[in-house]
Amino acid sequence: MFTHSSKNVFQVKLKKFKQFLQQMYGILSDLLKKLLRCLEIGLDLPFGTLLDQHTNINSESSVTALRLIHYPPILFEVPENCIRCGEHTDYGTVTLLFQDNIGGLEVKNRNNEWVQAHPVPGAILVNVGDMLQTLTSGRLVATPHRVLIPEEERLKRCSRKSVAFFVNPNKKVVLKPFGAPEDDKKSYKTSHEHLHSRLSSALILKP
Ligand SMILES: O=C(O)CCC(=O)C(=O)O
Ligand SMILES: [Fe+2]
Repeated sequence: MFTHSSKNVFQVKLKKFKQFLQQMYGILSDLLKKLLRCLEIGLDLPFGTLLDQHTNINSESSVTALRLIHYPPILFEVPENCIRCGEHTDYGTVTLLFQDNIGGLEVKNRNNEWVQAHPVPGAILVNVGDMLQTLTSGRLVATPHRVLIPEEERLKRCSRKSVAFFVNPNKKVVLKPFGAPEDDKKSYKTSHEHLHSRLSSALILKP
């Protein structure tokens, strides 16, 4: 996983790879700014509402991450109902996802039906995450998704690769829905608290 603070991951031998990922991270953060601006327009939010919550994207304190995901080939019989990645929603604002041509990704629509998200060459799939759902009071719904094992034997024996750019607001952003009254006394989680609690329950972090 590549983040702005992932100094320890890259040793000298991987210098070119690191440079490539840094460049990709930079291009994606520029694209993200445009996407956030489009969301502001679509949601009729004042200029900068979302952009201002993501100002740390290129700093050491950012918790946005570019993750390179590898699903190994399936070379043996697997039990029925075995899947590559179980149903979940992503935790942040949005995820920009690149997938190869193996397939298997499914998203759940509002009728609770699974729909195949076929790989489209050159396309980036955008998933809404939990925090954007909270901030927009559910106008944008976090997309449940999962990854299945292909049925076709030939595809099963191939590894699957995807790249996910998990976008999170600055750590200190309070997840108070847009338009909530100024004097609202409710206590809202910060972006950092939400991320920490989701990662802890997914057992990625120790409490
Ligand atoms: O590999 C994929 O296509 C999706 C991965 C995913 O949903 C995730 O890592 O959160
Ligand atoms: Fe996901």
